Amino acid sequence: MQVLKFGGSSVANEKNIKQVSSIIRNALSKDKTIIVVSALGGITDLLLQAGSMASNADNEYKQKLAEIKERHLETVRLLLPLTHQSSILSAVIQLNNELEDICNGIYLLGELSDRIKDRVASFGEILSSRILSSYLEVTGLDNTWVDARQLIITDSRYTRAHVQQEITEKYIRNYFQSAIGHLFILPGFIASNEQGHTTTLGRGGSDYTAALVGAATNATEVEIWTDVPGMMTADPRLVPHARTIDNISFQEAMELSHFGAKVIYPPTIQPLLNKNLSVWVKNTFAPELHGTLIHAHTQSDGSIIRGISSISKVALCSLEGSGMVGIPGFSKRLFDALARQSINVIFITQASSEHTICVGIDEGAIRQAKQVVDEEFKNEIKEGRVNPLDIETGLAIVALVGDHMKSHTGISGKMFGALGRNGINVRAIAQGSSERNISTVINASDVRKAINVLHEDFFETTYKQINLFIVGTGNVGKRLLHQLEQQFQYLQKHLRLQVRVIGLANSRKMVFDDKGIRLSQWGEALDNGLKMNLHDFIEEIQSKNLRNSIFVDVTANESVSMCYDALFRKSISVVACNKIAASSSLHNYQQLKDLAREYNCLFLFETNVGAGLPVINTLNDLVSSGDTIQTIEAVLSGTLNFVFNNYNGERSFASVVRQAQEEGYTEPDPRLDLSGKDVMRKILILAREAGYPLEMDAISNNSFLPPSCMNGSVEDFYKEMEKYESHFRQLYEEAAKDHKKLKYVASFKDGKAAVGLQHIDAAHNLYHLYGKDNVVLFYTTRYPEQPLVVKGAGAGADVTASGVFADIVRAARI
Ligand SMILES: NC(=O)C1=CN([C@@H]2O[C@H](COP(=O)(O)OP(=O)(O)OC[C@H]3O[C@@H](n4cnc5c(N)ncnc54)[C@H](OP(=O)(O)O)[C@@H]3O)[C@@H](O)[C@H]2O)C=CC1
Ligand SMILES: N[C@@H](CC=O)C(=O)O
Repeated sequence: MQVLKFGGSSVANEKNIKQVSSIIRNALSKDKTIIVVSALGGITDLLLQAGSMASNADNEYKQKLAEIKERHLETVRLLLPLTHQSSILSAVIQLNNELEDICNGIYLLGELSDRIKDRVASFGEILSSRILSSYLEVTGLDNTWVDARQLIITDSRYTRAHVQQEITEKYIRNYFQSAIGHLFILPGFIASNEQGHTTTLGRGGSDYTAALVGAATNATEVEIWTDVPGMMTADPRLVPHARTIDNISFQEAMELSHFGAKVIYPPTIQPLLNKNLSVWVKNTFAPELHGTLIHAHTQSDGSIIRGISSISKVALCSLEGSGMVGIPGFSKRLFDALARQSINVIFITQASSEHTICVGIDEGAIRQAKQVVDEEFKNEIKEGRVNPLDIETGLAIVALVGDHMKSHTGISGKMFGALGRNGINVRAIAQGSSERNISTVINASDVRKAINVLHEDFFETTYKQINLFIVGTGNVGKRLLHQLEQQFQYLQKHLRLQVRVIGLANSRKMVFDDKGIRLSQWGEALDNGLKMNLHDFIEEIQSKNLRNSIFVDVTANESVSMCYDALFRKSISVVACNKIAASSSLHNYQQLKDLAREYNCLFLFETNVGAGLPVINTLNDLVSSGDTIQTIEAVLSGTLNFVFNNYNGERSFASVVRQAQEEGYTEPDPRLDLSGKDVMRKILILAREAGYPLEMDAISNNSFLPPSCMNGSVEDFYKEMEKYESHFRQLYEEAAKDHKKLKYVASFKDGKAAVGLQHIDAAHNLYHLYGKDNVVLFYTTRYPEQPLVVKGAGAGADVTASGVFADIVRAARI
């Protein structure tokens, strides 16, 4: 014997019923079969609405009844050939007439008791099962329609009746032992009490019917056919990559069902568990898929966590006070008070200090909870020994579920680490001693992010999704976007990172795309975007609240750099080639670093010094391994090195500078390079990273640029430099006559930094430095005489973009 149950969506219309019939035909070829069927999708709600309208003297109930009748008549007309419709049509009409009589009675009395509610609701399953039975009959599958009310006996708790197990089991067993035939059709959900009145088993009760029948007949197979592929690792509406769970234990299934994954009605499990029977959850619309097998014993498939689930609209109620410590009975009184109002407690936690008891309840019950608890403890509240009940709303519970958690250390650490890295504040925690479930209460607005982050950490062997927000599409930004596009597959395949650009902006426009901006067409997307507003851009990043978000600053703009702190406070890492923040006041620099640390994210700015060269990382490695930076000697300006390597008086100094700008080495405002300001920023950043609390105004700058060149616009600057050609030529010739080169050198020694133009002879470490290269010599406790040297291209859009790229990957892998 096998039992197959079909849910409301599986029999919602004629097309679906045909699909169901083909599954039944296939099952029948294997064994005797009992089919349990729910009402046509949506009908139970319509029935209850009609009943409630009638009781409120709302004439619209007739409309609802007409709708119910028409749905069933239409289904019959579409399913069956005209020649075979008459008997089932008259049965449907008769049942609808009966329903109408009951509703008319409700209307007249103006009253709808739970008993009558059950009677009204029962029509859904009766109608659907009768239609299915007729259709199967007509298509050659002889079957017997069985009234479940004759077999399933309950108490009289209408709308959620409790099954009398022994007698029910006996009735079912006896009936099917003696029944002739191979195929039986039963309405799910409905039962009767000892007086023969119709009762129902609660919403989702058709699963329960199937379990009762399966257990009583010792069925070889119980199958729940539904509209999802099985139990999923997470709600697929929240986690697009959620996957079907192949195997799950009853206990795990119960935990997941309780916490939101309503694929199977929790009471279903008990009868099956008692008989050690398994149940399949299968998809009616894709029967070839494996589905989920729920069985009595845990079977390890290597995964420790079986699923992640959530409950929304949770309120946290805290009862707190010194008067509670060490006094027995407080929790009992709290729970009794809530129970008196039938308030379901879904979460409990109490710290060992016994100072607070915290319970999670449905948000809809907060008013009653407040009233009843404050009343219960009114004396203690009056005496100041207990505070009035504190209630917080806007919360949700997210839970990890898995039988195997108990034999593994580090699961909660991993869970809280993942939540913390993404700025998700955990308000309360509960873990039962069975260690099958770790539940956290978090803000409702963080649920999507939390479930995705946890899913990624615990299930996705495929990849981690990284969400980038990039500001700046100039020289460096363009190259970065190109590199990201080029490396997309590589990152996914080799680093398991799916890096998407969700937000992009320049000074004029901004655009967002939650699915990721198509990088081959980012220019077009940006052109069609909104007018750029930095405040809105940052707010949008925050409100999107996406996991693994990284902000990338590829501008040279101060306002952009001033947004970092707001992003850190949301645990969003910042990658910047913009040097303004790291070279701003020491206070701001330190505060940003502290914030990033506090909020578990990263502030990365490797490209601030030496573009794509590993200068800051090398320095950090030295420092963190216990070395001390004693002296730094460096050429840190790609632009100035390029200019002095290429200027020999044959063409004007200004034209060489212009070439540096055209080749993408200069700052957007090249005066920052020529004045030495850019080099000052860089040596300042190195000194700070080495642990010295330096300020910009403590750095001496021996600038060679005539002060008037700094006035006006960038074009004025070029014109002004032409006027000083003889000055630049003289600088060159003075060095050249002694066979020396001009190098703009930055140094840091004894806690002091200086930058300026120097004559460098051939024996000097800095002499052989060509093109736009940079070099940094670190003299440290471990490298006292022969410095640790980092050397290579120190400017250029491509190398800088690759340095930014490397920082993005670093931030993505935390
Ligand atoms: N070039 C190099 O070798 C290196 C550069 N860097 C740093 O890289 C950064 C970028 O340099 P580069 O690409 O050459 O500069 P660009 O001037 O070419 O590009 C700057 C980008 O920033 C945008 N922008 C400016 N202000 C704002 C704002 N308020 N809001 C939004 N976007 C803004 C600009 O927008 P729009 O397009 O609308 O003008 C532009 O897209 C600089 O900080 C530089 O110091 C670091 C190391 C090496
Ligand atoms: N303008 C800078 C670029 C890198 O920071 C330079 O010339 O070095």
